[in-house]
Amino acid sequence: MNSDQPTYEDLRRQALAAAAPRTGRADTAIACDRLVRIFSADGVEVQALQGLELTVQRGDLVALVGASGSGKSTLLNILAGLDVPTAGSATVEGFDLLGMSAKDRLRYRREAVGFVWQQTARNLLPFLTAAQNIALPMQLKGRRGRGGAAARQADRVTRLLEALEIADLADRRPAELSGGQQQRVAIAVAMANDPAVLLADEPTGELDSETGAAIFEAFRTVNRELGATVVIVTHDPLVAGEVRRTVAIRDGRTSSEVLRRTVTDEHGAESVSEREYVMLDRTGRVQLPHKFLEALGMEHRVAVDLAADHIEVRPDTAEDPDDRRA
Ligand SMILES: Nc1ncnc2c1ncn2[C@@H]1O[C@H](COP(=O)(O)OP(=O)(O)OP(=O)(O)O)[C@@H](O)[C@H]1O
Repeated sequence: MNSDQPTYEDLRRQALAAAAPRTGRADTAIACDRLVRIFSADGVEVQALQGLELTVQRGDLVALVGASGSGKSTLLNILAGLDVPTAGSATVEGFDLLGMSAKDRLRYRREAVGFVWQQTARNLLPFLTAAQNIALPMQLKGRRGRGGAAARQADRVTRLLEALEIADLADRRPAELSGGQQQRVAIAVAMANDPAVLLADEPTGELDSETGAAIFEAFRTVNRELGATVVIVTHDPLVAGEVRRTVAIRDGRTSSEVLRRTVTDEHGAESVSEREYVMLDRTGRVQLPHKFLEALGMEHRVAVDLAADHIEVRPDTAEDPDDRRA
């Protein structure tokens, strides 16, 4: 038998490795593996997520972008513990989102994740002041009490008001705050129980661009100073352009990523370098950017060649690549 041929044992090992969930590393905050969510409405099935893969490291600040209907909110609702995926695996800070008991789900939503919605009114109770809104999640968690606990709670409210630069608004009710101020309070509410992960669905969607930029800065503060891993769904190109990592979702799958790095040249001048990546799944499939395929008129079949340190993908001209190089 040819020694290059895989044995039955090799194939079995490969198949088992491909079927097993990817084990999360200690520094992984969010790990989604082949996540599927199917909705059925009036006998029609919609596959909102079709095998989505996403890994977010602790301390990361990630923007999720994608066309309307691509599955962003579906993903965020699953990560928030409000919805359960149909298949796949999803782990956030050690919580298994598919296998949690009802009790763990409640604890997860109260303590492990914070959530900021687009609709400013949905984030806050109208009859409570900003400070009372921020204290409420701590009271619901059961930290209300005498002595030390009450003092710690008051300290946390003060710390959050200061971190989000809204200390002077502590006694105002939501109706007495601007949209941007309401979102700052909403971020403080979401961070009240010191969650490891903060999720936000279009948090700047109802704000003008200047206020939106300031709110985005507030998310950065939370990420940097309070140590939260932050995931923001956004249509806002301004936001997507400012984060280190932007993940694009297309047809219920993560399709590409843009990583940005600040580089300093020999004169000390800083510039931002951008690089686009596509996702490689464990069977070796990649989704090439649509604009690249269009530019070169590639469809159906492409020619691939292995070079020393990369793979070449060319339009299928059915000619021998050696001839072309000659
Ligand atoms: N509860 C539901 N019942 C049936 N279909 C749903 C449900 N929620 C979402 N969908 C469908 O799933 C797909 C993904 O929707 P989702 O809201 O996640 O997209 P999105 O990327 O957040 O869009 P947008 O940017 O417009 O908010 C869409 O086709 C949507 O119609």
